[in-house]
Amino acid sequence: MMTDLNKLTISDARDALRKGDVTSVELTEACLTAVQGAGALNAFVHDTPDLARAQAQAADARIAQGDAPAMCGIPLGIKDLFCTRGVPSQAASRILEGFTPEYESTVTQNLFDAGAVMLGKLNMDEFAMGSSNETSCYGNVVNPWRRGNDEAQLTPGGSSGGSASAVAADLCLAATGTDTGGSIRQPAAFTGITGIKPTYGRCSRWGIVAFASSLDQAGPMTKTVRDSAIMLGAMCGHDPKDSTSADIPVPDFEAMLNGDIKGKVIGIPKEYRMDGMPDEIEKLWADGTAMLKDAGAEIRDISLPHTKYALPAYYVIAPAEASSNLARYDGVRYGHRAKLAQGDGITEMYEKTRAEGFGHEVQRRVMVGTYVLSAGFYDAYYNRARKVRTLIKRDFEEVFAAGIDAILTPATPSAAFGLGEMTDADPVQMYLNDVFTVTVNLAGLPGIAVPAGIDRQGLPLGLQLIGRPWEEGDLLNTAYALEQAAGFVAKPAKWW
Ligand SMILES: NC(=O)C[C@H](N)C(=O)O
Repeated sequence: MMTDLNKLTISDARDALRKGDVTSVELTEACLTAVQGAGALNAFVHDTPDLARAQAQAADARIAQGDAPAMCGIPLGIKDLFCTRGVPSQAASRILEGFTPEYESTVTQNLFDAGAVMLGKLNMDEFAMGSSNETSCYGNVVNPWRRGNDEAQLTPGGSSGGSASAVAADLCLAATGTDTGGSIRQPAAFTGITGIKPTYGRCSRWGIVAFASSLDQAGPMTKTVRDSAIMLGAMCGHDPKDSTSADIPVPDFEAMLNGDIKGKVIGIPKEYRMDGMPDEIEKLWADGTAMLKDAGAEIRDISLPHTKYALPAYYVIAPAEASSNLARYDGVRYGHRAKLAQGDGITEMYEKTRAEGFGHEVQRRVMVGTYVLSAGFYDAYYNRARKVRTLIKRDFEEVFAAGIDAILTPATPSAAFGLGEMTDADPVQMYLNDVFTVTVNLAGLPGIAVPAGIDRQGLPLGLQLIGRPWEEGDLLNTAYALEQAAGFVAKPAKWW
């Protein structure tokens, strides 16, 4: 009899399901028990055990008939940003209190069509705005990792902090995430798991609560690179309901994993060597470079000259788009509406509802976004940021045209930090977490975070690989080679 079923990877669970060594109902029960026991992580905000059991039974019936796609019977957590039919979907915001969608996001529908099982909805930063999962209306998520024997709790990163924590603590086999400026890759790096943001347009955004529409992308958060390949294949594909979804064939990503990267050219961008970069991050990057070289890749120093403008450009463009997308939350159409005083009119209703419904970080972004889009400042900020975005995209196009196959960088400037450590500081300190990840969103490229080392205090550290557009298969294979070489096997202490 197999034990610790919640600890399985997708690929091992799939093989065991197909062989009849385990059932989806058994896998699902093991995960539900883990979810129940690890409430202190605050990773799940809405459990769906009845739905999970029904989906698991249906998956077992499908497998018995020999119709078993790779995701069939696999228990997942779903980030609260995905609209799920009949299941509360609040984007971790008070303003969406009581919102239960009548429809299913395309990504979750694709997963369910492939037989996946949903255990529940996962915590996140409010509207995906944050890098520590501390802006959620449900409260912060706890990272299952600790610094040595230190009792202090750490953040799992954000915005997909619930997804990262749940996968790292083995509450589910994998989870969905979304990434606007690093929200899959940064929490993956902070929790020792793998997360890929695919090329913009690879996954449909339909039914995912919009933050910054020109940057948002969904992707898998998994225990291994192989699992990311399997799950991404099931999530993506053309969707006529999203005009930015690409009509490009989806290859069998898993079949492309052979670990052979001989002759591949890996670029090391000098602009990512930031002032004051911790020596442990420097070392991780150098070690990762050596691993790829030993695996047969050619290493080349490259320049991406506009990198230093990426973070400011992102923190103009993302709030601008957010201020427009979030205008729909007015107290009339969705969720929360403030109690009104005698004599209040519609303006007071909007103002009070939005003041109560949005948390501070969301309010800050709406204000910044409204400002940079206002008539007098549009050219100085928004238009200039858009031009910078084009230059950043061109930097990448030039290095890829010069023969670079993938780019290696650290995923984050540090290991996971303590809860509360950055929330009291200047918000820019928090934004600096995204310094290595936002370029990828601005350029619409695929990027993957792979756990590759441990710092002195025993915390996981991740490396990022950036690939050519639509070549996720190649990127995953390079990540696979890095994963094999790094041999990261550490796990956090048991949480349930
Ligand atoms: N959504 C993301 O990708 C997270 C990013 N840190 C932000 O706050 O915008």
